Amino acid sequence: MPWIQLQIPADPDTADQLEDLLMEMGADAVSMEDAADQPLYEPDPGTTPLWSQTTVTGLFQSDRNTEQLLADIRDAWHQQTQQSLPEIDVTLVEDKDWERAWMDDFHPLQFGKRLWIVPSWHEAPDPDAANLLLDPGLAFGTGTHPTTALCLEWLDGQDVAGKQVTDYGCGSGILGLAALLLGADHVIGVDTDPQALEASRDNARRNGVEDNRLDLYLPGKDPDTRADIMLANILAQPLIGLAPRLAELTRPGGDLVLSGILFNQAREVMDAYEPWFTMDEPEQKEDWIRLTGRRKDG
Ligand SMILES: C[S@@+](CC[C@H](N)C(=O)[O-])C[C@H]1O[C@@H](n2cnc3c(N)ncnc32)[C@H](O)[C@@H]1O
Repeated sequence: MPWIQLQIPADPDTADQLEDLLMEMGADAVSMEDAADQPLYEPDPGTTPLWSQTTVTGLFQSDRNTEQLLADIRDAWHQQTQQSLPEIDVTLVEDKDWERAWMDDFHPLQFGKRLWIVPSWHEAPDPDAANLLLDPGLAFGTGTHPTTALCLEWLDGQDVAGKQVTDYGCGSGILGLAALLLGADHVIGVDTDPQALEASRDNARRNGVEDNRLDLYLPGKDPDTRADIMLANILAQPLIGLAPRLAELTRPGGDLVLSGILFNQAREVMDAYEPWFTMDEPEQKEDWIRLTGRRKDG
């Protein structure tokens, strides 16, 4: 299936904000190319501000209405910044082109003390660490995004030995598989995207994880198993809607870890979860925050 690729020249000071906006607009992947790698972008004479060579790229499913998507992005950007976006370059790209492009930027990354995420085509820098070999394909989750990093850092700091974990919105399987490598007993992964379930299974096998330690489901088909640890890196609005279901799937005393939430959305998400969970103070990385909490009795 081809993808709609949008490339937007960006001001380096607000490029992160533009990346976040594309995620909120439903991009399946977002990346930023640095100024040094590109020819100078020349704005039309007289236009302000003077955009630099930084480019933000977003990848959207090809069944989206491109004109509507562009209009929505422009409106939302104008509302947030009171500025107009420059010309947006639109191309249709094939899966393989996109995979090759971001693979070049994906290197081994360490999270906390014990955990490394290692692209499947790289050597592990520390063979004695918990090394998760990963090939996300088109599923979200390489560890390079702050929302994933916030969850991996939390996991590295926990004693997960013997625990039952749910990874809701599993993408590449990165969070659930990291939990298994750190000693969790069993993981349930759930995702709306069948390609994510496939990528998670492939990554489990790549890491020698036995099939019976990871069960994967589309939402609505997942069992009512209650988790010791509930991980969900999605986005604020779906997380708010999922609060009753995630509460039902977490055992009393169990941990909740939510990510994919922008700083100014934290209060609304906390309010949605507080009927069932005692929530901690948010933890921030760049524009994103992680919420944690413990399931109350009941
Ligand atoms: C931001 S990615 C996170 C992937 C991975 N867990 C990580 O931390 O990098 C969110 C994932 O949630 C899935 N998703 C979106 N809405 C969902 C929903 N309502 N229920 C389950 N999965 C959902 C998407 O398909 C995507 O794979």
